[in-house]
Amino acid sequence: MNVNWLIEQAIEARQKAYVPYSSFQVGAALLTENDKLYLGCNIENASYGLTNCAERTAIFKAVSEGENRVKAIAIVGDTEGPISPCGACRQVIAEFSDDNTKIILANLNGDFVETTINELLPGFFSKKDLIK
Ligand SMILES: O=c1ccn([C@H]2C[C@H](O)[C@@H](CO)O2)c(=O)[nH]1
Ligand SMILES: [Zn+2]
Repeated sequence: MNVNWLIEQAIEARQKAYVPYSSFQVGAALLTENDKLYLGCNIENASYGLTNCAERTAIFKAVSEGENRVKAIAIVGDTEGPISPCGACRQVIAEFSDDNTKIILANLNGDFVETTINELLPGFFSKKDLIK
């Protein structure tokens, strides 16, 4: 898996962002365990709270096609440092990730970090917490 290639895919996906309210475009590119690629952008709404972030768009596209294990996901925005995903997205990423999932946070200046879900959301709620 080539990190720079996945970031490039996320930058392409970002062009599709629907952002009439914030004008802040975000793109995501996700590679599944079967090496299928899914792209996502943020999609805003006049009812602001209904906005769907780019990374959740990509994940929901993959899951809706039967691909629910993430090998790697790159997220890109025009931020000073690498973008920082919101709490809701961290929890959604957690659902479909494992310790080996590469989470790549990037910006348009070539800065990026590779991290894990445990770093992004320590102690996240998961399936195992539902077992009685
Ligand atoms: O990781 C992030 C951070 C923000 N946004 C979107 C949500 C909203 O449309 C805009 C401003 O918060 O950026 C994402 O899509 N992903
Ligand atoms: Zn989010």
